[in-house]
Amino acid sequence: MTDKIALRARMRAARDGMTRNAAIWPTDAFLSALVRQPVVASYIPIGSEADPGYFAAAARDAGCTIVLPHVTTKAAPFRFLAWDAAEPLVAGPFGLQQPPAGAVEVRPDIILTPLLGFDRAGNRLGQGAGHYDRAFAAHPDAWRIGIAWAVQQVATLVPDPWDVALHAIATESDWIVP
Ligand SMILES: Nc1nc2c(c(=O)[nH]1)N(C=O)[C@@H](CNc1ccc(C(=O)N[C@@H](CCC(=O)O)C(=O)O)cc1)CN2
Ligand SMILES: Nc1ncnc2c1ncn2[C@@H]1O[C@H](COP(=O)(O)OP(=O)(O)OP(=O)(O)O)[C@@H](O)[C@H]1O
Repeated sequence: MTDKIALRARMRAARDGMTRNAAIWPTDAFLSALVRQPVVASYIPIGSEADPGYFAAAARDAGCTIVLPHVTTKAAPFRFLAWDAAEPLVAGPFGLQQPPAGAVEVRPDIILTPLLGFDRAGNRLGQGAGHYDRAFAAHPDAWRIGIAWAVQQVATLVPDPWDVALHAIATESDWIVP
């Protein structure tokens, strides 16, 4: 646990040091999946988080429904609510931008996931609230794609019993399929 806390601090510092202008582009594997019109869960980055915006834009162009996490508190699981481009997002906790609480809840087929850290086996370090762990447990059949800067890669993360591994990780320089 202490290890995870220390690693989170180290990974936040690594991420905050990302001053280089870099973009993360959707891969052919992702673009090919869009022809089936999946519901795609994205997120609005906070601070120096890697931006999944080009993935979300490609999904929207392909006619997919985009959903975003709607968080109420650190303790409660979040809901994926439809992101209606015509409706403004509203401010949530932790500086998040999210759909209004009354937006429609939709099950995602693909979950673009923000990461603090990852390894090449698909293990993931998140904010520590268990928010995505619980989302993955609730949507076990979804395609779990982590989005991160390459500097957030670590050699090995030891998974906890509740951790669900990622299917793929996209960085500015790599598409990792464990
Ligand atoms: N952009 C984004 N959206 C997201 C997440 C995320 O990590 N990033 N989440 C992921 O679960 C969920 C929100 N849950 C969160 C839980 C805890 C903290 C948190 O403790 N933030 C710290 C530090 C933020 C940082 O610099 O990384 C804080 O507020 O002090 C943030 C989000 C759903 N939406
Ligand atoms: N499926 C679940 N149901 C309920 N609680 C869970 C579940 N998965 C994880 N948790 C709880 O969430 C807490 C945080 O877990 P962990 O430290 O692994 O967070 P993380 O994976 O780094 O972050 P996150 O999932 O928020 O991105 C743990 O206390 C754990 O008990």
